[in-house]
Amino acid sequence: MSAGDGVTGQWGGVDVHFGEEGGRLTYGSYLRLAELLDQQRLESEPPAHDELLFITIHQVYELWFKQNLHELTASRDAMLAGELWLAEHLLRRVHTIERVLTQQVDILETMTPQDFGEFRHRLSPASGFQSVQFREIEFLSGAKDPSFVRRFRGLTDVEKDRLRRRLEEPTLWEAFLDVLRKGGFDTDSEDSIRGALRTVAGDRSHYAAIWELAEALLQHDELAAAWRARHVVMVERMIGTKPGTGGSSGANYLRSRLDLRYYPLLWDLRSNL
Ligand code: HEM
Ligand SMILES: N[C@@H](CC(=O)c1ccccc1NC=O)C(=O)O
Repeated sequence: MSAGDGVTGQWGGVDVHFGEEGGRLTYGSYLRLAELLDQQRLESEPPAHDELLFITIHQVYELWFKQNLHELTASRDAMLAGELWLAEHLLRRVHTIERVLTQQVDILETMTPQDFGEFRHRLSPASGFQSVQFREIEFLSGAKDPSFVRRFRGLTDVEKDRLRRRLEEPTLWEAFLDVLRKGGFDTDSEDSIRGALRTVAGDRSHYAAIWELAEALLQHDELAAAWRARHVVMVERMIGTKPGTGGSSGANYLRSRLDLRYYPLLWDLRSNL
């Protein structure tokens, strides 16, 4: 076989030549692996062994954040278009990715505090606090907080624009209220929304699509809370009560974020069922 030949074999008695379609696209060129695999640049000198793991984990997070923003945006738009089955289908994919994101913490915890200490001092003032996509997910999900845009240091204009756009566009919760209105419910006040949710929960056979969508939103909220809880315990294991590289009090600040819920009315509903 000469260089450039595809793999030759038999498939159901037919000769096949994998990798020759058009002769241009390869695994590596399609996935842009040369570029992707060249993005891990260590700050430590001499290189700390565990810094590659630290960078890789964060880059994988950001790739999944990008995917989740893609799915959550489409789910929001499906709700606004009245396609409830699609909105729910996409949210279920988001749940699966969110479970992986929480499990990934296990990999990072194979790094000891001593080994983290070899390069941690080089990271300041950078921190996960500056993850634009993480904040975009929070805003899109329903927890819009313009103060984060002000508190961000070192945002590029493109990043600022992305966050401002997320602050302006409808959230998943607003899209869900639109679903309720199209289902004939009044959503003008918090009390009327509570009433609508109780009616839906009390007659699931009639409001099956809306109920399942509400459950999928609650699951998204619960999985986000599970990540925050997992992250703060890992932080205590890694740096104890030290302040964070981002300038916060560290684990104390993160504990103050544990009660955040995207959909408090869906949680309140539980007390009244
Ligand atoms: C050794 C592992 C880690 C440690 C010790 C750590 C520590 C911290 C600390 C102390 C903060 C508070 C901000 C500050 O630095 O002052 C923070 C925030 C944050 N970290 Fe981490 N982190 C770790 C890994 C990760 C990973 C893998 C991610 C995934 C992207 C992540 C995402 C975030 C996010 C999004 C915030 C902001 C949370 C919020 O404002 O609610 N961190 N982290
Ligand atoms: N904030 C962490 C450092 C850290 O974990 C970090 C540093 C730079 C980029 C992302 C990070 N991940 C999460 O905060 C610390 O205080 O140790």
